[in-house]
Amino acid sequence: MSTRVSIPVITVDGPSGSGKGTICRLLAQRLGWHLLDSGALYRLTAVAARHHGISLDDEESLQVVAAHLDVQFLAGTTDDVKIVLEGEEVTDTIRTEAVGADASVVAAMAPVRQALLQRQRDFVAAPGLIADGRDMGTVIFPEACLKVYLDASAEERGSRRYKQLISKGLSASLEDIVLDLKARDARDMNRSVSPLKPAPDAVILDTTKMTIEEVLEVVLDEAKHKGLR
Ligand SMILES: Nc1ncnc2c1ncn2[C@@H]1O[C@H](COP(=O)(O)OP(=O)(O)OP(=O)(O)O)[C@@H](O)[C@H]1O
Ligand SMILES: Nc1ccn([C@H]2C[C@H](O)[C@@H](COP(=O)(O)O)O2)c(=O)n1
Repeated sequence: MSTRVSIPVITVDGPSGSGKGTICRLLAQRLGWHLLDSGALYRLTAVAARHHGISLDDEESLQVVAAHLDVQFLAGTTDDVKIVLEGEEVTDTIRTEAVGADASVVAAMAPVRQALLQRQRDFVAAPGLIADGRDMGTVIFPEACLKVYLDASAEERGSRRYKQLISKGLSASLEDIVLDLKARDARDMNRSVSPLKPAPDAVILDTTKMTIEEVLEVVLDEAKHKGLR
């Protein structure tokens, strides 16, 4: 494995809406580390496939799309990364619920995951990496210094997503969101390759009744115990 072991990695895995992205961005800001949003790579693969008229059951073509993703993450702050796919800005496009559902389908394919594996490991850079995903602690960075698994009830995650969409001026049905989250959980947890699950050495946090600040403090404390800050 070609992970650069001397550079520290903190992995944050968990189901959709558990707060991974939020906590990872805050951690990256507080520690001054780099950030890998691995879900974006699966979302980009799904969007690129749609652009090229490739069906989401065509594993062979999807593997080629994933292996040759022409993507740039144009960094501003960790809160303000512009994503450009094949020359077109897709920062907002890839965040829709429809693209999330497509991403969950392509992410279940072993050849797609294999095609994205080294690209994810290449994000490791000094002084450290915060890696957000589903298999960061189990498959991509098994030697990470700290592994966190965030969880929350489907109802709480649905309510968070609902508020997020409403705040963006989008219409949404809470009931549909919870149903969609449960379907996505089932796909992500029951697939045969790299299923979503906590690494055996992960710190598991049920954030259902925790604020973002409380979650961040617990994770920063864990990092402190590991001598990472
Ligand atoms: N502990 C929390 N309490 C309340 N709201 C939260 C908490 N954590 C995150 N949120 C909010 O929930 C929404 C979803 O969070 P976020 O996008 O970080 O989840 P995620 O796990 O990265 O989801 P996905 O995997 O689908 O990208 C955001 O609006 C965020 O502000
Ligand atoms: N390491 C990862 C990251 C993401 N996925 C899948 C799971 C989701 O259904 C989809 C989109 O992820 P999100 O942006 O919502 O975090 O991609 C995965 O299988 N492995």
